[in-house]
Amino acid sequence: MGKVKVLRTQYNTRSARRTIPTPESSSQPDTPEDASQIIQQTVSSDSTIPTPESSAQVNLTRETIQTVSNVINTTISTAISERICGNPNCQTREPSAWRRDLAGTGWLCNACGLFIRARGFHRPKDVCLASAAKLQAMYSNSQSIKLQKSVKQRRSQNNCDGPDNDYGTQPSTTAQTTELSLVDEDVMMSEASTPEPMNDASSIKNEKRPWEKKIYLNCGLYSVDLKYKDIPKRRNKGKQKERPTEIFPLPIQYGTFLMTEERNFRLPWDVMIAHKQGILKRRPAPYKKIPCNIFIERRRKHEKPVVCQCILPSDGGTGCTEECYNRVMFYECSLKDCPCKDKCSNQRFQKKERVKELEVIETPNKGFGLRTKVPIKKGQLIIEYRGEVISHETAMQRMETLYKNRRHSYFLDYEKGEVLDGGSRGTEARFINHSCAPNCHIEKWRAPQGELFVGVFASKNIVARTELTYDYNFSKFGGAEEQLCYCGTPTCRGLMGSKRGQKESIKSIKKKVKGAPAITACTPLSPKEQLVETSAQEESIAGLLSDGSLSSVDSSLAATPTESSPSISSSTASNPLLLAVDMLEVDMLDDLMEL
Ligand SMILES: C[S@@+](CC[C@H](N)C(=O)[O-])C[C@H]1O[C@@H](n2cnc3c(N)ncnc32)[C@H](O)[C@@H]1O
Repeated sequence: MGKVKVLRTQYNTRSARRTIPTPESSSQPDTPEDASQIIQQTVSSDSTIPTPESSAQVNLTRETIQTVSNVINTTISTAISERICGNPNCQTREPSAWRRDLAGTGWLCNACGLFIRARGFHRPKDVCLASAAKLQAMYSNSQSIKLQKSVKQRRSQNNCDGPDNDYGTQPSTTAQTTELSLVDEDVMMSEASTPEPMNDASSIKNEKRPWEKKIYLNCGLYSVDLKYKDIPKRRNKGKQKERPTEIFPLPIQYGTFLMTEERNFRLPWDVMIAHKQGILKRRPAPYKKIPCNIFIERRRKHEKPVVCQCILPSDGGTGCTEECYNRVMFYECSLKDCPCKDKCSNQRFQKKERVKELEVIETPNKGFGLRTKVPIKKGQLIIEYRGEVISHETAMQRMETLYKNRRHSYFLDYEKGEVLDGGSRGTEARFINHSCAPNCHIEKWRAPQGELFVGVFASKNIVARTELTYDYNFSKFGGAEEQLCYCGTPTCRGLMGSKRGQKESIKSIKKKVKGAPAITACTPLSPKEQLVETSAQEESIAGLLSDGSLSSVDSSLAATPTESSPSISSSTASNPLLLAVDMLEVDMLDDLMEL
């Protein structure tokens, strides 16, 4: 159908047009046979009126018609037979449309025709191949229909044969152009169904197709799961290929994804068994280890060191022993100025002479605890208790905000009005639990520059793998909540806040605990205090169960006022430096709270 229309265009361009029936005057030939028939009829109709005057003219007309007929027949046969593009680089047989070459005798495909008119030379081979491959790819799936539609639309709007018209394509009438464009479309449709054979198509096969949607990454490069999560699956693609997920380590945001996305999982066998047997190790909440105390609200003291009068031993032994004036005063000798120099034995905190073989363990009722892996001798410095030095007011604030939901308290009395807070920064000493019959005690030694060292010392010889404990001797701030003691020793006082020798009825304990914020600070007893054993204390524990529960407390526990025991006064009086470990008066603290 389309090719016959091409013929009609050829009629219009011939000189013999007037002798050939036009579509207006006669029926339009649909096939080459029809065209021949029309010509024969014309010839025969002319021959029905032979006159002697016009016989020569008739012969001439017949000859002309015969020639025209031959030309038309040739044209028809050429059009029907397979025409090849005159460009040696192209040689296509089924282009979108045919164009005359520059000489007007041969034929070129539409693209080559436009190209040669624009540039004056033949379309190169690689350009021909590329366009052929592109065409084949474009029309090789359903998307081609959309493209064809858009091409049709564009052409009907512009009424032109392509963008190259600016380069001076063959000028034609509107009718011709319309016809050509129609031809063009029809042939394009036929091209869509039977694509042009390609020689080098495979090389362009992997070229990106224009309709393929670009995938934008909404997360890290290697987060495959996340990347493809929101992209809908393609239809009619059969089984989806498995995507690689473990080529690279997963990005950090993958953790968030796992947390938000609930998935079933199985614990490894060994972990499961350990969990069932209750031997699964937990880890304590993180804290920062610090090399010295941190002063939050004031500057560190820088006083002039007090020098002892010891003499450097000539036999090579250690200096500053029991007789050292500084030692007696719980005062460490200066590293620079001590007369015993490097033989001085009164610089344990400064030289960090402590037990290093310690480990954090988990206890049944007390949370984590600390134990030694090696035997420790009596009087040995085990570890320094470090933390942030803060005022009581700040401690109060922290208890209400920072440590509001914490079960454990890490405050330890530092100096009057100040607390050592090991909650977020400190040493392993923060894990040492309370016991009513402890194996350690706290000592406060003054550094040569004036600040305090708070150390845990062995009260007796300690065997390896023993939990380290000291008596907290909690002071309560403003009627603070007291904690039940689970030390499990026969001499347990029931509550961690009960001072040595104190007797409190369970009723009074409950009354105090009610509604009060949990503000407690550990005020350790001096070594001397810890040696004092009162008979009243032994009586008070008689009613307590060995596991520390208070269910069967003896009613003989009489309520006593919370005040410092006489033993403390005596100890502080005997050693002025022990004022540092003196207890905070409850009344004074109550006043403080009101402020
Ligand atoms: C300095 S922390 C000791 C370390 C703590 N167990 C932990 O897990 O981090 C003090 C806290 O331990 C707990 N604790 C210590 N000794 C205890 C005892 N004998 N009975 C019950 N709880 C105890 C209390 O909660 C107390 O506030």
